[in-house]
Amino acid sequence: MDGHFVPNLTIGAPVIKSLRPHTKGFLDCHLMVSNPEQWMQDFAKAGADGFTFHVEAAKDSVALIHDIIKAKMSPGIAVKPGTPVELLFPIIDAVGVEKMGLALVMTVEPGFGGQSFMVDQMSKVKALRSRYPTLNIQVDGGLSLSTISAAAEAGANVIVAGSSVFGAADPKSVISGLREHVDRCN
Ligand SMILES: O=C(CO)[C@@H](O)[C@H](O)COP(=O)(O)O
Repeated sequence: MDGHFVPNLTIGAPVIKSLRPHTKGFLDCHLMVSNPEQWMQDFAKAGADGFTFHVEAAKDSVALIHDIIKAKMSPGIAVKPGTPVELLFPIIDAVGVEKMGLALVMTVEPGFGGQSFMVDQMSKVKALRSRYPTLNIQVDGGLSLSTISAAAEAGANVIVAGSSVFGAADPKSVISGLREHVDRCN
């Protein structure tokens, strides 16, 4: 988050660089920023595994995806709640769905954790799932044990969960519960 594309400011590539030696886990970086092209190489050098940018922010999404792949990261493309998902179709088709790491449907207005899940965004997930049976479809915002069914049944299989996990007395059981719903539907 850059305080420009969204009204909040968070971590950048130096934090990824600091984390990298401590985990083999997939560092999935979602850039809620204007001009994502400016930061792509920094994240690659820092050791990011995935680089997801917003279609609303990129100058040329297809070119950026090719550059992300060249930089040895997995490309993701995201839409805000107000953006039609159909905007993604020609981009994914031009790149080839098998080269995409994921498509991300935001289920809150990006910027802050702790907001309510927007169930109306599930029509976008369904449209993506129906067109691309093998694509990883990520959802982000308001995901919890109460909202996961709607997301998983629509076809989402990559779940970003903040408050419901970090605010839980037993985060492990929440993660397992989220995973069970996804596994059941996929
Ligand atoms: O950064 C964002 C939204 O801008 C999300 O990644 C949220 O932080 C997810 O948090 P919860 O909605 O699960 O609390």
